[in-house]
Amino acid sequence: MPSQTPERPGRFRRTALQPDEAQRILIERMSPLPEERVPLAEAWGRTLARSLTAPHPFPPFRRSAMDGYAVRAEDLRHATQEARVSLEVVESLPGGVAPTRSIGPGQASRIMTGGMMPEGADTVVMLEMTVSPATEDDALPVVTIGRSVPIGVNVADVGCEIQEGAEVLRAGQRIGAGESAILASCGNAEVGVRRRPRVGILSTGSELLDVSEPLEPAKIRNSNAPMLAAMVRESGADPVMLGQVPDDAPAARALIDAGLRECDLLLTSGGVSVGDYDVMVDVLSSPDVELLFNKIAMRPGSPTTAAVANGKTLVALSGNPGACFVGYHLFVAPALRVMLGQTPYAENRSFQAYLGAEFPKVNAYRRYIRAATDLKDGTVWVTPTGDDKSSLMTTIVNADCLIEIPPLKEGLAKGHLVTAWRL
Ligand SMILES: Nc1nc2c(c(=O)[nH]1)N[C@H]1C(S)=C(S)[C@@H](COP(=O)(O)OP(=O)(O)OC[C@H]3O[C@@H](n4cnc5c(N)ncnc54)[C@H](O)[C@@H]3O)O[C@H]1N2
Ligand code: MOO
Ligand SMILES: [Mg+2]
Repeated sequence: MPSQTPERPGRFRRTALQPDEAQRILIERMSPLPEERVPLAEAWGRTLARSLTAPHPFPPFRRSAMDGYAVRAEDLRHATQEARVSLEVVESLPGGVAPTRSIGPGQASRIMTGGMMPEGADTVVMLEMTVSPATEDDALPVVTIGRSVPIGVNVADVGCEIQEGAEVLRAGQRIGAGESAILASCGNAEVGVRRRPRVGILSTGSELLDVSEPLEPAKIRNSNAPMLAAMVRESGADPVMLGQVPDDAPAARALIDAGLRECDLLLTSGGVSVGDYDVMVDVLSSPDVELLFNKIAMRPGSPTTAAVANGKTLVALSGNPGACFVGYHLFVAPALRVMLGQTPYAENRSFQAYLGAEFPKVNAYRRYIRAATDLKDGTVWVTPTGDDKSSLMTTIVNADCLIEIPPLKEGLAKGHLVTAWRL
């Protein structure tokens, strides 16, 4: 057991920071990890290390948007059902075949969707618009058309989607479906991405059993470690499971030192409050540890602590599952975004919504309530997923946002406009 010195500064005497101030202090310590190259097929979910400038226009050639005939609109200007116009078909242009003939007056080329437009043609008439609906294997030397068409229809010009030199993707963008398509079109068989942060997860608590162990009196299974690992993955980082230590400062310190060597960021849970066996308080009061903060004017997660040791950052989250969850989203998620070369907060991360249920508690602290978002009749509602007690984990399950409730002297009625943070 650690030596019990409850009068030690740091256990009781703490200066509470506002959440945004603590976020700022932590974020200032973070910097983007180096770039590495990965095959495009493995780049999903990774973060682009540099912006992508289009090396060529897209589409790179003028192409047809329909199966039909490439024509000169001028030739069809006076065409009607009564005065049909027949054009000589000079060649057939499936996708992938470059034209060899240019289109002169009275001529057309049969062309398929994605086919390269021949010189001289400015418009594509769909197969269905020709008089005798041609079949795919039709190779008529003549096509007859009974209507005029506006110039340029069904033709995609060079660069109409992407101009050469345009910035198409920004550094820090997470690679999803659209990003993958653009990277491929621009010839990136390999992509420069930020190295995935290795995030150590260490649980403290003599009451903790491993998930595989049967229950014993006074013990519970470690649920914070798997919960943190899930959130770390959601953040685009790799969890490194460091196991659990009993409430013993030297044992915790040894595992923390090993974790700091191996990882880019270390997360611990438990032992940060004022209890006799709150081991992280003892570990972090060591003279070689630089404390960034150890109290935040918020609920849950008020004892959330951050420090720098051995040149690496450590966030000591509360042991209470609800507080651990909120502490992760408020402090760890933005820090990991910075390590991935992203802005600390996603655009549109906070939004205004109507409170879906009365919130009767008066509170001296800023609260972050686990809640679920609903769209009803064109308005956005956020409803607490249950009791916001920090010891609860069941209210994490359906939470997709945190409602921020500033310190208030009175509770809030249902329908009150509140700020919420997307998770
Ligand atoms: N006298 C006071 N007591 C407490 C205060 C206070 O200001 N004065 N703060 C309370 C608040 S608020 C919180 S939050 C908790 C913080 O507790 P710790 O971070 O020190 O965490 P522990 O004491 O280790 O554990 C708290 C609770 O969480 C359970 N736990 C811990 N680790 C895990 C885990 N890995 N998986 C699941 N559950 C875990 C643990 O068994 C305890 O029940 O302190 C209040 N006390
Ligand atoms: O501040 Mo403690 O974090 O939940 O309730
Ligand atoms: Mg405690």
